[in-house]
Amino acid sequence: MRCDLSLYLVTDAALCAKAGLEATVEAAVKGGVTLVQLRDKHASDESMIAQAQRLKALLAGTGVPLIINDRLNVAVASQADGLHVGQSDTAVLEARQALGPQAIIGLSINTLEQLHNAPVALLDYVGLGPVFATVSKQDHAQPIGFDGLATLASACPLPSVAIGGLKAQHATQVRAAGANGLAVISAICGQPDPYQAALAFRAP
Ligand SMILES: Cc1ncc(COP(=O)(O)OP(=O)(O)O)c(N)n1
Ligand SMILES: Cc1nc(C(=O)O)sc1CCOP(=O)(O)O
Ligand SMILES: [Mg+2]
Repeated sequence: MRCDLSLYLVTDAALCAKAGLEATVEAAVKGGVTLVQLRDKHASDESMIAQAQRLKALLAGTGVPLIINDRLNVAVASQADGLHVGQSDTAVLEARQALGPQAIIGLSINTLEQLHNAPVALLDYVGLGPVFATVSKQDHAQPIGFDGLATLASACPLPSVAIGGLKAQHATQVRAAGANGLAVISAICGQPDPYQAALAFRAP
């Protein structure tokens, strides 16, 4: 596997505003986060590129890759390690052609039909969800629950990460459903102690 999906932190600038995005990411990585996605629906491209470059510098030497949400131009300009796209975002083929064979590219999946239509040869992982309803994504799809997660994970030829409303107490059930890891925003971003919040996801 090209990346470790065990504990995937997706950032939220507003939730991290008090402690600071970099301080939150640094603490969370010390606590066990294995992959970081920079997600900001409101920032300009320029400010997101600058933020990505700061995070890249912070993550250098940790072995934790930096993935960019949605914006292929930001991933290219910041020389990030990869891109995560949804069903309505930049096509995976365009992303792969622009970023090259070494880039980590992920795609969101909510249904078996989306999974069957996914260009698996061009992808490194899929995000399966939302498992539960969440306020962190306004327009999220129908929650799939643990049963839906197990159905998708067992049909999935790629490594997968579960997302949506997940907390540390769900880690065992997520792994039992067959996903390789958990992706979270609010369970780490905006928590009083992001280091402890990440530590809580550790497998027993
Ligand atoms: C790991 C992971 N999985 C799913 C998503 C959701 O992507 P998308 O459907 O494009 O929604 P937005 O995040 O762009 O609102 C994700 N970001 N990360
Ligand atoms: C960014 C995102 N994508 C989802 C999907 O189902 O594709 S759910 C989600 C938000 C996850 O945030 P939290 O951990 O706070 O619930
Ligand atoms: Mg998207």
